[in-house]
Amino acid sequence: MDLDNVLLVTDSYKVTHHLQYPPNTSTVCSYFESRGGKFPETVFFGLQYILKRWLVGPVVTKEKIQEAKEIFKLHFGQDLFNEKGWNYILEHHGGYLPLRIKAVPEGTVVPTRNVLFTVENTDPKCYWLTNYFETLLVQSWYPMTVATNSRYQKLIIAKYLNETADSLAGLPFKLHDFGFRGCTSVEQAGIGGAAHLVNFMGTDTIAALCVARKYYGCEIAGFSIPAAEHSTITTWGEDGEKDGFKNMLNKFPSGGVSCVSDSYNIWNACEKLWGQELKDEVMSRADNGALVIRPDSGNPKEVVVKVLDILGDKFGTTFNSKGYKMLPPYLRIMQGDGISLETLEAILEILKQNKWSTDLVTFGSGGALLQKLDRDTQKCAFKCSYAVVNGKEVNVFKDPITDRGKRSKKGQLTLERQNNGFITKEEGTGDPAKDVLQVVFENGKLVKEFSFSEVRKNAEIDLLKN
Ligand SMILES: O=C1OCCC/C1=C\Nc1ccccc1
Repeated sequence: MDLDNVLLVTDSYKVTHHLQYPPNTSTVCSYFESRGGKFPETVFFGLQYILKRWLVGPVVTKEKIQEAKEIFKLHFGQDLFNEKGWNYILEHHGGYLPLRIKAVPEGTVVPTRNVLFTVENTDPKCYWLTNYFETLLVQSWYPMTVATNSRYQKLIIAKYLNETADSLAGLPFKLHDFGFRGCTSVEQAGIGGAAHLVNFMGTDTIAALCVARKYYGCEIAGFSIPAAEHSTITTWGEDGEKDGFKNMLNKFPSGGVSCVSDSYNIWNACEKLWGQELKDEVMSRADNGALVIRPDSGNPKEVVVKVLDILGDKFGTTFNSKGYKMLPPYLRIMQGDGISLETLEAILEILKQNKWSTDLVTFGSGGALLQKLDRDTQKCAFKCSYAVVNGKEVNVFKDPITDRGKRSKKGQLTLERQNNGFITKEEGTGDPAKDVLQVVFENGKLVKEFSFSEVRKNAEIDLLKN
């Protein structure tokens, strides 16, 4: 089975839906929203990847129709596949999908329960096509939710930098992506890693660089520095940890270099190795790029403060313009264990209470950043809101008595700005001239594309406001 046949990228029940709409249905218009959940706002990101990866171009071919026909015959044990419908697309549209997708610009931050994109068929014969791609389009929940969760961590770090650091200049590098290995696939890591890079510039998830390059025209979306892992230290033997550390300083004499230091005893590593035996080599880095000491175990709240206390005692401290302690420019620490939205604030707060500047610490996050999320985190959903049946407009909706929170929006929708927020206008009451939703996809062509720098600009946090 070819996982590149877009006719197969859907749920089985949708294969039979062309038979289920009312006779003479000519238009089906659906929309995507976050019904809300963990975060009051959602960073819209990732639809462009899905469109370019799966829907743009002459994606319907004779071969794909044939393959789908065979598979669905086997899958259902009967002929249910809409062969005529797909052949119609091939013959009348050259294999380009007769759909129109309007979306809010990528990177825009929108309060939940607002329309984020709409999908409608552009050929009345293809009423059944609109919802065929719900399955694929709703997968945009993932990049959106990663970008949102990442953003809320940026807001927290910005607050503490504002309070305890001379400037916010270090903010873009304060949360580093360690999440590649914790993802379920290289594709997911690329998508989620790119979503994190909407807000930050530090990553070890190389797949994210590839997605940003290929789908958002970004030459290099993220950066990293030479760093040790336990094996490159422990292979020197417990008695050789100092030699392993010394080797890191010698092999990477300028620019940042990170050294995981908890293989045996982080306190001894900071006090005796970095703070005494290698002290001169560390100090000789001066302004040439910092040694980043990385603890990787223990309770982060205790470990971060104690590591800073030991290093402060050994290398001295100064006070910055906000009255918080700083280490010399050649020393920083990275806390890449146990970091999530939930733990970050507590760590920053205890740093502050101990009068340490947030400037000194960079955080790494893995599973919590790219994996510990699901579609329910922001309750992302796709529903039909409008149809034309027998030439009559129908404002379509659901409103289950068993869950009023699942009520869907009605009619033709527009997203409009109001004060400094947004409002979704329903039932065609909106003014198309004010619609923030723009046509991004039409009849198989990507008609509006966003560069990664535009996406980042749209998602920028207002450093003064927060
Ligand atoms: O220590 C570091 O300093 C900054 C550069 C990255 C880095 C560590 N990377 C990493 C990646 C995946 C899992 C664990 C760590």
